[in-house]
Amino acid sequence: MSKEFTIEELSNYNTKKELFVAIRGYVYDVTGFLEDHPGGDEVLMDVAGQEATEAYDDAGHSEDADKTLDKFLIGRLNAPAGAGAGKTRNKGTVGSTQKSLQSLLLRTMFYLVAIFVGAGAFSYLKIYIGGS
Ligand code: HEM
Repeated sequence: MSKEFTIEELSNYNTKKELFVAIRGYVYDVTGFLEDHPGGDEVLMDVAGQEATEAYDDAGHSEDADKTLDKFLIGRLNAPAGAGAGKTRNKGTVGSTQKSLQSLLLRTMFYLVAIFVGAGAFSYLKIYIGGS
């Protein structure tokens, strides 16, 4: 994995015989995967020779798909500005930030529920047991 592609070079590989796509700044040769892609060959043809990060992400691929992608890695996209080149391949950081936010939210909800239950039990005891 050493070759650097410009977006122009990449655009030459847009046929079923040679199909390259760029995702998150990396270039993948997915020619051999056309037939095997669970999402069909048409969607791959739609982004053939192009920057396909958005299409790839929008399809909601699994981590397994990311691993499959790794097998086809052939180089880097040398794009001057934007379109996926600056994005990192490491989804992990985003994922773990989201996860820790989620668990914070869950914990907060847990405490709130605990307080409500506690307060409910307290009022119940006060009214029905200690209330005379
Ligand atoms: C270029 C490299 C790509 C690889 C290696 C790849 C790999 C995969 C894999 C392994 C799956 C199975 C489900 C999963 O594990 O997520 C999948 C499903 C799918 N892919 Fe891709 N994909 C690629 C590109 C794309 C693109 C560019 C699109 C569309 C815009 C796309 C659309 C889909 C869709 C719609 C499914 C779901 C199919 C279904 O569940 O019936 N994929 N892909």
